[in-house]
Parts: sequence; C-alpha cells; structure tokens
Amino acid sequence: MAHVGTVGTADGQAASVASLGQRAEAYARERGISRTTLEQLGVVSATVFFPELKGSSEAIIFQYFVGGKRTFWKGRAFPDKAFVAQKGGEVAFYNLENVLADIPETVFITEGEFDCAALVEAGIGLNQVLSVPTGAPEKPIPDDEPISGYGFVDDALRAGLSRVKRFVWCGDGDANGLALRQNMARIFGFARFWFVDWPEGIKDPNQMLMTDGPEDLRDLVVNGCRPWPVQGVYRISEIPEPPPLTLWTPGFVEWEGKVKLAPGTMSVVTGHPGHGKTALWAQIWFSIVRKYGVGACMATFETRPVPHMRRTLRTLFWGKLECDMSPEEKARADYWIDDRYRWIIHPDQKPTLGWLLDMAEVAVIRHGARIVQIDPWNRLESQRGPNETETDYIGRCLTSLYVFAQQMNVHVQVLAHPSKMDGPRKGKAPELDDIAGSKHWDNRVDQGFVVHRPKLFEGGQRCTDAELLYKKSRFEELGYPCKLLMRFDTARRTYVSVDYEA
Ligand SMILES: Nc1ncnc2c1ncn2[C@@H]1O[C@H](COP(=O)(O)OP(=O)(O)OP(=O)(O)O)[C@@H](O)[C@H]1O
Repeated sequence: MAHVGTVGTADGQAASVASLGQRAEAYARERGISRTTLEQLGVVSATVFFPELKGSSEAIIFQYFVGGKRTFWKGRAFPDKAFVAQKGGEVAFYNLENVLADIPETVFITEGEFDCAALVEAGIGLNQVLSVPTGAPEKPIPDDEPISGYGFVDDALRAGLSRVKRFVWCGDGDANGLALRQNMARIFGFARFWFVDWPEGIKDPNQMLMTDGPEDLRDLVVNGCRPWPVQGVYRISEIPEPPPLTLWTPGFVEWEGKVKLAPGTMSVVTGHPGHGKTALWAQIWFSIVRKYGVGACMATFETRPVPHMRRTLRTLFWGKLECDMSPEEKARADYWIDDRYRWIIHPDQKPTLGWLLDMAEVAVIRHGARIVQIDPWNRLESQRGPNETETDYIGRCLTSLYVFAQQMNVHVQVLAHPSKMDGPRKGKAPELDDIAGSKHWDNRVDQGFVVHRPKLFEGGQRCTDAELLYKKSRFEELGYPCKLLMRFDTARRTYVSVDYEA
C-alpha cells in the first residue's frame, strides 16, 4: 500500500507527503493514538494549504485506498484545527479496503478517521473499523421519505460489505450524529444494526479513549453495544408481566376446577339446535354475574330478551318458576337484571359485527359489562369482501372479536351452529370444526364447548340428560377438556350436575 506520495490541496496546490513526522506523531499521541496504529492505517503527515486558515499548516493526512491506490485523502491541521479534503476524490468509507479484504462478522463504524484510529488503538481489529467520509446531517431523513445522499454506503454494500453480519454504530452522540445514526440504521437494515451510547459527557470514541482508556473503550463497543430496537421483537425480560387472569367459576360446585372462565379471553359454544346452548350458558353467566358482581352484555338474536330471557333470569334469581312469583318478587328480580344486564337489539334486525362491537363497547364502558355474548353467530349480517372466502371472513371477524376481548378485558362468547351432520354422525355430538363456515372456530378461540343431548325422547317421554363437552382449553388456568354430565330440572327450569350430587 502506497503510504507516501504527494497530495493536492483543496485549492489544487501540491503538498509533499512524508511518512508520519514526529510533530504529527506527538499531536496524535496527545489524542491517545500511537504511531503503530497510525502506520497500520496508512496515516501520514504533510504540509498542506488550508483555505480555512488562509495558509499552509502541518497536517495529519488520512488516505483512502482502493486496490492499493490512493483514491482520496483528508487532512487535519495541527495545532490549529482545520480540515481539507481532496477535490474530486472518490468518496468512500475510510479503511474500507482493509474491511473488504477480510469481511469480518462485526464491523464498527465511526464518524471520523481519528475515531477509527481510537478503536484500533483500543484493540479492535484493523479489518473491523470504518469511518464515514462525510459530516453528519442536521436532521434524519423522515421515515416516509426514501434515503438519498449515501451512495458510498450502497457502493460498499455492493462491493461485499453486505456480507458483514453486524454493524456497530460508534458515531457521535450529538444531535447531528444521532441523525446520521438514524439514516444509517435504515440503510444497513435494523436487524444488523447495533449502536453504542456514550457515557455522560463523552461524545465519540476518541474522547472516550482519552478519558477512560483503551480497555474501557473496547469493553463498551464490544460488550456494551445494543441492538437497534425493533418494535415487534422482544426478549422475554422486555415483555411486561401481564396481570394474572381473573378467573370465574361457573356455578356448579361438582365441576370443581375443571372449567373456569376469564375476561380477556374468547370462547365458542356449539351444539345442535334446541340442545340447550342458550339455556345452559344463560345459567352459567347468571351465576357468574351474581357471584362476581360483573355486568353482562347479551346479543341474543333468536331468544327474545322480553319475555324469554327475562323469564330465565327471573327463574334463576328466585330458584322457582315465574308463575309462582309475586309481582314484588318479579320487580325485585327485574331491578337486579336491569342493573347487571344490557341487551343488544338492532333497530332493523340487521346487526353487523362492526355495529355490534360499537354497541358492546358502550355496554363495557358505560355499564361495566365484562361478558359479551353473541347468540347465534349466523344472525349477524355478513360483511364478506368480494374476493374473501367464508373461512377467511370468519377468521377476520374472530380476530376483531379477540382484539376486542383483550383490549376491553371482557369475555367474548359466540354461540354458533354446526353445519348439518348427515350419515353415521347424524345425532352425534358435533366437534368444534363442524361449526359452519370456517376451521378458525377451533383454532382462534381460547375455549371451545359443545352442548349435547344424547337423546331428546325415550318411550314418548322427554329426556332431560345433557352433556357439556369441554373440547378446548388454551390455558391451563381455564381448566381442561372433559365431559360434564347434566340434567335439566324441568320443575325449576335449571340445570343440575349429575356427575355426582353435591
Ligand atoms: N337438557 C334439556 N332437557 C330438556 N329441555 C331442555 C334441555 N336443555 C334445554 N332445554 C329446553 O330446550 C329449549 C331450547 O333450548 P336452547 O334455546 O337453550 O337451545 P339452543 O341449543 O340454544 O338452540 P338453538 O341452537 O336453536 O338456539 C328450551 O326451551 C330449553 O329450556
């Protein structure tokens, strides 16, 4: 590599270039940088004309090489501070040739040649340091504008720098330096971009070398550098601890801990028509509303709130049939129901999911609802896009419902019909993936239930045996899949557990 020659000054005058003179060496030493480091980097000294100083001065000359030939140089006057650069030279990263010759895993990039030298002085490999050749901008390029003005970076990436796995930005800590860092992070790509935050009062590697010494500088850039933050990818330690799930027990002591429900989650219930989905879940939610003092928001499109749901709730409230209640008892039950329940009714009976979620939000925020039930799913008007399959549409709806459940911290429950089951499966309990329209019913929900009556009649008599099949539980806090045997007590119009009588 040719380290000696002549340099032309910015105004075109030639200056003689020696190897590193003693005064230049002494000046660099004051900055903590040894002759060895400077020689490794091909730094020389010369007397150069500095327009800024209106005269010649001794200078440290940083030479830029390509293929062993100097293509550009920059001079730093000393003892007075001034800079000059070769006119018309090829602008590239400083020390690029040494880096490209080796393509190390990690490259440290500084905002000045002296900072590059400081890193080499601190023990970073000569093949691992680069400096940008140009000054820093005042502001970063806005995120929505394309990056321009950094052709030298693109050239270097194309020449092989793109094979480096990690770039550690060691630029200045001032406002311009941070703007340059922002631009560089975008050019190099966030995934490979790391950075160093300088300690209080330090702005660049050379200053840190002088104040803290080479070991501390090396330790900071090698061990203290941090990955450029990328929103969306976290370490487990960076994720805030969520509060534990609030758990509700569904009101059947015989179920012990097998089934729990929670706000912030979503469930689906299916079962053949008339098998008791609405009735059983009305009882379960009633029990939770009463025990935990929470509100419920019901969109029961096929079961009229008045008189049917009111009758069910009055019955559950008093544990006896409506016909046996006094007007005062009915009024007391209604007062309680009015306090805890809100009913979603569309003026034209054409509810869409978007409309329903708007109403549910009001019920949650104004009235303290923690349970939102949609019964049944197929009564919502479809808002399927022209090129959207039914499966995709349902997947999209379930995502909105899930986000709603989480953001509002409510339990969202959807009651959905299975598609028709003919042949040998006729009359058998459906599975979650039998729910009409989409496989997402099974995989997008936290809990999946089937309400099933094995026989509706026997010997001309109504059979009241029913099963709650707990098919899916995403979290163990919510219990585990199991079969719960029930009987509908027609005298009291309530379900009782028959796993064992408590
Ligand atoms: N195990 C049972 N034994 C006898 N009758 C029952 C049983 N479960 C529910 N019923 C009664 O059957 C009727 C229908 O029940 P429900 O509306 O809850 O069924 P569903 O599964 O929600 O039906 P759909 O899908 O048609 O809405 C109600 O009158 C209810 O009281």
